[in-house]
Parts: sequence; C-alpha cells; structure tokens
Amino acid sequence: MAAKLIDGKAFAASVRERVGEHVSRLVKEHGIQPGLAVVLVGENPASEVYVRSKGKATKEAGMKSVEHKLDEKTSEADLLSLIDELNRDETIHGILVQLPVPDHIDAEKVLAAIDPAKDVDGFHISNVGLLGTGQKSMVPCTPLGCLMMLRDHHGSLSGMEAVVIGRSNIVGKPMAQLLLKDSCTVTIAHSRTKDLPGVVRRADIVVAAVGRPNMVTADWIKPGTTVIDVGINRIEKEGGGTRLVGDVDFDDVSKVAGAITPVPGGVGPMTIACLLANTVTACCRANGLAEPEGLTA
Ligand SMILES: Nc1nc2c(c(=O)[nH]1)N[C@@H](CN(C=O)c1ccc(C(=O)N[C@@H](CCC(=O)O)C(=O)O)cc1)CN2
Repeated sequence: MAAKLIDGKAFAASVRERVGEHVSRLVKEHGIQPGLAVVLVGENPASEVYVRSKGKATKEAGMKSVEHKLDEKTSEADLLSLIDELNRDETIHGILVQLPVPDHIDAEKVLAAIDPAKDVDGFHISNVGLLGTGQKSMVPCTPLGCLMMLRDHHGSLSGMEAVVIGRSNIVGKPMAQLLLKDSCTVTIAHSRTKDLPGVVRRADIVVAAVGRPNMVTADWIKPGTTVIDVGINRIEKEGGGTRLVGDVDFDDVSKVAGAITPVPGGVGPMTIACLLANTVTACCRANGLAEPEGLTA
C-alpha cells in the first residue's frame, strides 16, 4: 500500500477531546453547559445505533444530552410541536432530527421548523444559503469532518483541483461549497457526468459520496491524490454475513493515492465528532462568546 492512511477514528477522538476541553471552560468560566437534543422517529436499526452513539458522545464531552424517541406513527404535527418546544428551550443549543424520517413525514418541512441558530446538522435552508454565499453558517457534519481531515493533511487547500462525486444536499453540495471557500477549483460530478473516470483523474482531492460500493478504482486516480471516502455500503461477504465498504475500492486505490480514508474508521466517526463541535459553536454564538478554534469551517 503506497497511500498514507487518514485515520478518521483517531482524528475524531482528538476533535472530541478538544470539544470536551471547550465545554469544561464554558461550564467553569461562564456557568453554561451546551445542550443537544436528538429526535428519532421510528425504529430504523441503523438510526437507533447512530442516535445512541450521539447521546453517549455528547455526555462524554460534558454536554447535556436529550433524546426523544418517537413512535413510528407519530404525526408530522406532533413532531413539529416538539421542535417548537426545543426551539424555545434555553438549555438546548443544538437540535437534530435523525434522517431518514418515516414516509408520512415531510423531511423538508421538519428541517425548516428548526431554529437555524440551533440547526447543528446545517440542513436548514438559511444555513444552506449562508454557506453557499460564503457567510458564517452551521455546516453539515459529514462535509465539515472531511474538510477538517483535508486541512490537517494538506495545510492549505488553496489552488488544488477537487472533484466531489455525488450531488446530495447533505454531503456533495455542501462539500463543494466548503472546498470552494478554501479556494479549491471544484467540480461536482455525478451519475450523468460524461467520462466520469477522466474527470476524477484530474483531481488532487477526490471526495466520493455516491453510495455505490467500490465504484472508484485505481485507474480513476491520479498518482498522489488524496481520496476521502464518504460511502457506507453494507455488502454480502463471500461465505455469508455482511461487511461495510465505501464508494472507493480501498485496496486498489491505495496503490496509487497519496492518502486515503478507510471505511469503516474514516469519515463516519468524524460525523459525530463534528456534531459535538457544532453544538459547542452554536452554544458560543447563542451566548456571544468566542467560538472554539479549529472546530468550525
Ligand atoms: N440528521 C442526520 N441524519 C443522518 C446523518 C446526519 O449527519 N444527520 N448522517 C447519516 C448517519 N450518521 C449520523 O447520523 C452516521 C453514519 C455513520 C457513522 C459512522 O461512524 N460509521 C462507522 C461505521 C458504523 C458501522 O459499523 O455501521 C464508520 O464509518 O466507521 C456515524 C454517523 C444518516 N442520517
């Protein structure tokens, strides 16, 4: 393997430690404890695991953690009234509704109901607009985690050619905006892009976020490129059982890339670490205090 491994698990642990230190200072010096409320509707097993991990990590960082687990059949109106209650709760600085929500609930409407200042997922249209115009906003956790790893690896990203594969609202588009803000030349590629491998081969930085197992292979990658794999795909193992793989064929691409994130243990752990970072940022902003350095975009 030629590529350097970017260890997201270790990096996430260091982010969580820095968040914890900032929380201690907020409590000691200002008597303020950041609070995060996570809302889960229904019984999606993967979502239940993520919500449990978020609650545990929030408490470990010294923050207040509130979990609302609502029945699968909860009405949209009841969910909206819970969000309204959380918007008005002064002990809560961050609100997150775990996605996906059941089909009878309009996710867009729910996200629009969250106070943008408490929108630690960065999915509210106000935050999308602020990020898109290069202004201070709440930034979606997964792209923020990717950006932190890229800055840590490269220092400045200025002038680098970046290709983001995938155009989702929660990863692809905000990732492209963040790279642009750091002065990369950015291409958003997707399933209809002509000569996708050729486009990806131009990149110094590749962020793969398409949800197609092992799609990116070594012949798509310019030697020395940094490859960030956002994909989390569960596939059948030969001989039974399942395993997680990314959108990048790790073993193949590792032979040519300069640096690469693994799956699991890459971007995933950074998502939760950045949620904690965003909660502290939201708490500082709400109280007119200095934001934690190195934990925002
Ligand atoms: N409201 C939100 N909903 C969802 C988000 C989000 O950011 N906000 N993202 C995903 C799920 N997610 C967090 O919510 C998440 C996914 C994966 C991981 C992670 O650490 N993955 C591990 C592997 C885990 C495993 O073994 O299954 C890894 O990559 O190492 C953390 C958080 C959708 N919903």
